[in-house]
Amino acid sequence: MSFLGNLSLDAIPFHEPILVFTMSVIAIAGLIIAGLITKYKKWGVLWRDWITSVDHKRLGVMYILLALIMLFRGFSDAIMMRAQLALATSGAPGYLPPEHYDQIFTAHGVIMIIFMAMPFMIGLMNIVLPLQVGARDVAFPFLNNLSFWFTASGAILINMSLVFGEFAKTGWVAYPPLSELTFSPGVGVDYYIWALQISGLGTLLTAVNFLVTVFKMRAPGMTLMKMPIFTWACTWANILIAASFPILTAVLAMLTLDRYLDFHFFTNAAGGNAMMYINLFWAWGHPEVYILVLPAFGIFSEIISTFAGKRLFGYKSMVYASGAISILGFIVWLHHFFTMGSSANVNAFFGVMTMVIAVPTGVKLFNWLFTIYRGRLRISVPVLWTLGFMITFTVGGMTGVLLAIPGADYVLHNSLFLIAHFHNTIIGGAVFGYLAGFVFWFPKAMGFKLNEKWGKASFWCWIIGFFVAFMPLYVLGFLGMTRRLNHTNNPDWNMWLYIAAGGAVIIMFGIISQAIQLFVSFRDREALDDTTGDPWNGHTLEWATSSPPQVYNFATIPHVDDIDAWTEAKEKGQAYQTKASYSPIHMPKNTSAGVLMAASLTAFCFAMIWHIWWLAVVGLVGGIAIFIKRCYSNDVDYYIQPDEIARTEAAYNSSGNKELNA
Ligand code: HEA
Ligand code: HEM
Ligand SMILES: [Cu+2]
Repeated sequence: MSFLGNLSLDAIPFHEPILVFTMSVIAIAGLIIAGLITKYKKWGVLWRDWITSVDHKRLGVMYILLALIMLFRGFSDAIMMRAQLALATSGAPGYLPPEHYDQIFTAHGVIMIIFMAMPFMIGLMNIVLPLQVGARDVAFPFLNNLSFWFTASGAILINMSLVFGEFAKTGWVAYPPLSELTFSPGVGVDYYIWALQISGLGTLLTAVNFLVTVFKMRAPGMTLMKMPIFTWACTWANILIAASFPILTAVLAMLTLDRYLDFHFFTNAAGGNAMMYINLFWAWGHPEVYILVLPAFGIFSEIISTFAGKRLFGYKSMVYASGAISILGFIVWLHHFFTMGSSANVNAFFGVMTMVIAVPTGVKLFNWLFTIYRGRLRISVPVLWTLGFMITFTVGGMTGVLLAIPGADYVLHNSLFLIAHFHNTIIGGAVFGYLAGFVFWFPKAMGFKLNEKWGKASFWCWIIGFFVAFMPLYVLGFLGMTRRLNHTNNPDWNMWLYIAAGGAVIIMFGIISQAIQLFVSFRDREALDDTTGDPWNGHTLEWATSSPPQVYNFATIPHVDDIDAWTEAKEKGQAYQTKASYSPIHMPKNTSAGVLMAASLTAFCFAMIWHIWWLAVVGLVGGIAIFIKRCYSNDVDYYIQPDEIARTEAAYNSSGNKELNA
């Protein structure tokens, strides 16, 4: 065993032209960005105001930036797969050899779910939730920063696998025995284990943080049943995270013990059982898909009621429906392995329970329709995403119900029908929701609106591209094509594979439009400036502050008597009032402890992957030491004095919302 464990120059894939190209692009882009930061002397700002920030709004922005970068990475993988399957027909080998292709679909699945969708959702929650409940920050601001860096650590590790070694070839579910050392002797599965483990810890801490925030820090008067609907949706998702992520932590720990210390949790030898893994994985994995989609449902609720100019129809039934989905979501996991030997009765129970979820989901859809009914819906970009979602997600949900019939699932399990089902719900439900929320809350976080024209272009490319790319997969599923194929040899499938590849290209134009939208909006930010803090005539408290809000969010904590607290304040003429005097505001100080601790633990994970034991000890001890030091630090907070608040508020009131005050 050498100084660098198993790591050597051979681990860098110089023989793979595609990877060498990718590495060069990343290196050049990295150098350009570093050069620009140096040229404009922004390193200090970056460190002081962002990397070490404990402000939930800035952390939210960083989460979303991470999600957008990972969307780019995950989509690059996707389009490479679609290109491979369009080229490798009739027995042709295509351009991606199997061992590379297998890493790509695994990385695509993991990146899209864990490092794109989750950070996007958590980013929006960070920006919006504390504002919606009228709080000055989350309950544990330092922990919030730490959670972000744990998530980023996982993303860094998974991207390091591009350069050093390889990624898992097991699919995103990493079932044993394939993921055991015997069948996956390389470092791929180890990257998988440590990237998921550290980011999962970050997610769990976030859920605890936001649950405490919601239960302990709501503005006076805001009872639970007066909480904004997005906050409720996130709260259900956080309950799901708190209940399910520990299962992921445990199952990954067991796989770690199997791989590193020759335990036998999941091998038939010495009394282990692979089904144990499969049960535990889905006991986390199924709730996970509702963790992704429930906050998106909340976003649609906010958007539909805001742009219909009405109160949300059936607020209470929305809250209870989300609760029902959350609870039911915990007793359906077995539908992912109907074909793996359970009795007919067990399958029937899990099948029926799965179908029951269609009921509360249907309640939600009808509530959204009733909210539109007799309202005057303003067709803006967020509304387009919402309408697109309502159509697309219904299709995906229906095919889910079809899969929930065990008999049908025997035919369709692991076929492209399944792949079509879940892209249909994840893209049509979760991703459309986040993109809607992105446009909706962008002005709040950044202070200016996004360009409408490019926003619309992006929406139309995404939705058309989605149907062109994924409807053929339903057909292919019925024609018998299974998932994770590297090449095909059935001429009947060719046409559908070509169409699907075309669809992915249309989605690519959607993503390009989004990049252009960001660019032109930033260029025209003066014209798009949101001076009012309330660009859409919103209902809830996040619109009661400036865009972007001050660090302390609210100079005086509002009192709440209604679900639509901000609508009520506007109607009663209580909005935009400058107070005569303020009390000092207690705020948390920024700290480098989070990023340093995460960096140290990233080194620990990397060392574990490569068996560099001395570095593992240094990384782990370093991480714990930084944490202990932070626990004993008294330099963690400060007060903003009333005169400073008065100055800030007066400046905002005179420049910002002056039209409204007049
Ligand atoms: C956001 C993600 C998301 C969501 C919301 C869902 C929602 C649902 N899913 Fe899906 N699913 C996934 C993501 C998701 N799924 C993923 C990632 C996988 C596979 C992973 C893998 O193997 O790699 C999967 C796999 C999967 C399977 C396993 C299939 C197999 O492996 O062979 C099954 C089987 O029952 C299933 C069922 C359902 C059902 C019934 C719903 C329901 O919640 C849908 C409810 C919604 C509606 C029904 C539409 C709206 C309702 C109405 C308009 C009311 C009227 C309708 C009726 C009365 C029917 N899903
Ligand atoms: C944006 C357009 C997208 C395209 C074109 C696309 C394409 C694909 C393709 C071709 C596969 C492999 C299918 C097979 O096994 O044959 C796949 C798998 C998968 N995708 Fe996507 N995808 C997209 C977006 C997403 C998003 C947004 C998510 C999740 C948030 C996602 C999650 C997954 C998962 C979990 C798998 C399964 C991986 C595995 O088999 O282990 N995809 N996708
Ligand atoms: Cu499921």
